[in-house]
Amino acid sequence: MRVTIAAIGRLKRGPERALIDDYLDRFTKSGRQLGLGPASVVDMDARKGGMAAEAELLLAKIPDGAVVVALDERGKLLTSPQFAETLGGWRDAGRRDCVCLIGGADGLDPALRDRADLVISFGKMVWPHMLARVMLAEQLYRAASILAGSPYHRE
Ligand SMILES: C[S@@+](CC[C@H](N)C(=O)[O-])C[C@H]1O[C@@H](n2cnc3c(N)ncnc32)[C@H](O)[C@@H]1O
Repeated sequence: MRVTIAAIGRLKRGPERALIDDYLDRFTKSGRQLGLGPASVVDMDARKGGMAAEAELLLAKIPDGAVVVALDERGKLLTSPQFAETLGGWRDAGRRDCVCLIGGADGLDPALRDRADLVISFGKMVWPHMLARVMLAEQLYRAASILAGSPYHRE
């Protein structure tokens, strides 16, 4: 199952991007034997029209039949093993694509949250989009490690 992080806001070269690239690379490598990956990021410029205009850009990145995960502080709090199990379940159900949506300064349009198969929260605090991306990339790698039974994740 391919995983795409679709995010509003361009991320220039820097420490956050280096971390994201590293975690997604690790996810892609560990995911190979698990039927997960590759993982990639598509980012796009914020739109003057705000959330609704940005929703159009994000919707265009969702292939037919893809699982949609929205990141939002009002979403569901999952443990890392629960996230891993959820990804594994979609893979086992034969889903070919998973697209994870990260909003811009105004957040994600409510229509996208409604469209999502799962809305995930990284806590009630609001994080800047670049940190939300880093956390998601790390959790994807952690999920692959959990599914592979590797010792990266310890409880
Ligand atoms: C700067 S935040 C959006 C701002 C916020 N919704 C608001 O209205 O002020 C940018 C994006 O990062 C992600 N994000 C930020 N905090 C998050 C959290 N606690 N859990 C999950 N995603 C988060 C969401 O995708 C959000 O749309």
